[in-house]
Amino acid sequence: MSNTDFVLAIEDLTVSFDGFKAVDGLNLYVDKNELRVVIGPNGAGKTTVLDMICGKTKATSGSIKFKGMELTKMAEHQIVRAGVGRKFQTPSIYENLSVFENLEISFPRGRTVFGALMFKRTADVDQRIHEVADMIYLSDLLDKEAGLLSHGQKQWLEIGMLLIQDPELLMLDEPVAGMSVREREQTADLLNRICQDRSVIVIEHDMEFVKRIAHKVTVLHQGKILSQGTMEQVQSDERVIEVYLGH
Ligand SMILES: Nc1ncnc2c1ncn2[C@@H]1O[C@H](COP(=O)(O)OP(=O)(O)OP(=O)(O)O)[C@@H](O)[C@H]1O
Repeated sequence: MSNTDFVLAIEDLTVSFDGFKAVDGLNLYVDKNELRVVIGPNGAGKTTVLDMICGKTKATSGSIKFKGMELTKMAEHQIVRAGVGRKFQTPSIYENLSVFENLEISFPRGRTVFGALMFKRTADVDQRIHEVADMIYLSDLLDKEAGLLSHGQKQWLEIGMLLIQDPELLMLDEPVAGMSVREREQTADLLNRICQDRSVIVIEHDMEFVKRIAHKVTVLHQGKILSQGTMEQVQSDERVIEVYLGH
């Protein structure tokens, strides 16, 4: 199989910070419609890998191919336009705008000059906003000011703001941190639906949640892959228990 058969093919990826290799010769391949979870102890390099995929951190060496495009040579905004969406841990929603307006402003056409509030609302934009709001459990709250949503609902709204851009690869850093048990279950259902038509990479520490969503789990340790496979496989891997799960 050539590496263009994967949505994402990372090969021999390394980044050094003052000589310290936070990611060290990483190879990682993600399939179409795959939901991959990356786990590992603090400082393993998980966030740094996502930072390199979205262009926030430049690789020292190696390759990141997304649908055959070399991302290491592209700027952050070009990577977004190519179809890679990234959600950070803290929600970056517009608190003073309604749920509807937050989704509208994220629609690709309005992305440039803050123009989403000005451009004529077309039926297809409207329909897409309603579809996404339905997916993220906010269809009854479209008129609510985003700042008044619960913590979990804010996280879902931010996922919705990414979905409205229709990325082929969506990356989420600890999406259920601070959520209630019920919100975690709903987020698992949401991610299982999201990956039906795109690939998803999730960094997560909550193993109950990982079990519910992961197609495959990659365990990072000191910038390298320690283990990889199904949740059952990595859970029973002695090395993983020693450095991570046993703690
Ligand atoms: N810009 C940077 N400059 C220097 N060191 C950095 C930089 N970014 C990350 N590091 C270091 O690289 C290592 C990996 O960090 P990273 O945040 O990727 O780990 P992580 O696996 O996401 O951990 P956590 O679970 O705590 O979020 C850490 O030792 C961190 O201090």
